[in-house]
Parts: sequence; C-alpha cells; structure tokens
Amino acid sequence: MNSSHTSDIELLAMFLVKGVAMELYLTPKPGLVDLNDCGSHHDLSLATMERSIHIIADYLDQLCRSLAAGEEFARQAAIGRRAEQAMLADLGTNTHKGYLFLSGLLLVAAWHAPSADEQSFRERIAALAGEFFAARGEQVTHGQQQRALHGAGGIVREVMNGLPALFDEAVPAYLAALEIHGHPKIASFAMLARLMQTVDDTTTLHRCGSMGLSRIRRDGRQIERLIAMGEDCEPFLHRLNREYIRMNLTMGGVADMLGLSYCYLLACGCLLGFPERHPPFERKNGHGNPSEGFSGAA
Ligand SMILES: Nc1ncnc2c1ncn2[C@@H]1O[C@H](COP(=O)(O)OP(=O)(O)OP(=O)(O)O)[C@@H](O)[C@H]1O
Repeated sequence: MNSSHTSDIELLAMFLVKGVAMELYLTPKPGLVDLNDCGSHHDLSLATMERSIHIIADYLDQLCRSLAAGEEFARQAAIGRRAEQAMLADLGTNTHKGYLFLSGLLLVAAWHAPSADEQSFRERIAALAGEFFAARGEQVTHGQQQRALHGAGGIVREVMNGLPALFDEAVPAYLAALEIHGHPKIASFAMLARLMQTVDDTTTLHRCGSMGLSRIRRDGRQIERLIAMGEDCEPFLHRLNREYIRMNLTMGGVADMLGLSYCYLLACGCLLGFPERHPPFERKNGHGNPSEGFSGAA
C-alpha cells in the first residue's frame, strides 16, 4: 500500500481521536459526561473519559499498523475486542465501548474504500459490519437485550445501514446550522439535537425504556426550535441535564454518533478554526458539502 494512503489513514485516526474529545468537551450535554458533571453516569468522570480516549488512540494506532501490514479484517476485529476488554479492565466500566467499535469500523472501511465517493464508503461500512456480525454471533449485552425487547436497531442497525445518523442527519444538520448562524457551538448543538431525534439509542432504552426514547426525541425537537428562533439553547440544556440525572436517563449512543460526526466533519475540512491541511475526505464544492468519500483509496 502506498505511503500516502498510510498517512491518510493515520490522519483519519487522529481525527477520530479529536472527534471523541470534541464530543466529551461539548458542554452542556444532558445526561452525559461533560466539563460540568458526569450526567447520569455515576461510574464515569471527565478524567476517566480522558483516560479512555488515550486507550482509543492506542487502539487506532494498532489498527493503522495492522492495515498497513496488509492483515485481514479478522485480525482487526480481534484487536478491537482486545481493546474493548482492556478499556473495561483498566477503567472498570464501559467508557467508550460504542465509540471504540464505531471508530475501528470506520477506519477499516476507509482503508478499503474502493473509490473516493461517500456512497461507496457507506457501502463499505455496511459490508464490513455484516461481515463482522456474521462472524461474531450473538452476545448477551444491554444492547442485545433492548434489540430483542423493543425491536430496537441500536448500534448494529446503524452500522449495517451505513451510518445514516451520521451522513443523512448529523453532518447536514451541522453544516446547515453553521451556514445560518456562523457559530460552531450553535452548529454543534444543532447536530446534537438532530441526533437526539434520530438515533435509536439502546442505552436510553436500557435506562428508561421507550418513554425515555420519546422524551429525548421531544427534547431534540425543542432544542432545534430554540436554535431556529435564534434563542440561546444552553439554559434549556442545563435544565434537561438536571431532569435527566433525576430520571437516570442517558443517550450514550447519541454521544458516540456525535463524536464520529465530528471526526467526519474534521476529515472533510468542514470544521472552522482548524489549520488548513489536505483533508482525507474531499468536499465537492467547497461549501462544506462532503459529498466525496475517502480520497486516499489505493
Ligand atoms: N460523554 C459521554 N458520557 C457518557 N457516555 C458516553 C459519552 N460518550 C459516549 N458514551 C457512550 O455511552 C456508553 C455508556 O452508556 P451506558 O453507561 O448506558 O452503557 P452501559 O455501561 O452498557 O450501561 P450501564 O452503565 O447502565 O450499566 C459508553 O459505553 C459510550 O459508548
């Protein structure tokens, strides 16, 4: 594999680490760990999540080396499982279980993306997900229980469908809000609001059932309305955080997809304030329309 492809994938790995850090530090985030508090996660803290991000960085570095060495997907899946176990053993809880899986899958898919367009990239993600779950079989997890109980899609359907919450919801919501309001933090809250309305989050179902999911969808619509009216949505977010903590309500899947969406926006060169560099994902018309896929394909 040529060295430029390897350096592209290392750049993407860096954006994946930056994306999950941007998600962690976005504040306020109702029910989730952020700069203010641990939300509805009494087993998590800002410091624990920061340590977890270092584990993710090491994991992605191992994946890059495995991909550059031409190893097969089963090897990368094994590296992922080992990283997930290390995360739980080191930190005593599932700090970034979902994001660890999503980031690994996206990196492997980008490496094998057959051409530089988004549709092919999405198809590659879906194909790899199918291969992964066929080989893995069923695991007894909170997510699996919610998929059985509620017919929820969770992370499995999200990746099997090629990450619609990222490509069709979060990224367009961020870019539209940035175009209108010109402020990255407002655009971030618009992206969070859209994910709250669209992610079929098994951590929400596990905590508060379908009532919890309806509540988060309703609150996502309200945040979107406040932003559309030009209102400051942060007081409402602070109020939601207090209510979600009282309800033990969370949205871990929304958070995972938020981090992955930040990564993709970084990789497309869409985030303001980041030094100009050749983004691994090309944008077609320069107006933040990431319609091109991974340009590093061999
Ligand atoms: N900032 C964040 N705060 C909390 N969770 C996050 C954050 N970012 C991502 N997550 C995701 O949410 C998951 C935590 O959700 P949750 O704690 O409900 O899962 P769980 O550990 O399976 O369930 P429980 O803690 O109820 O036993 C993490 O594994 C991670 O993937």
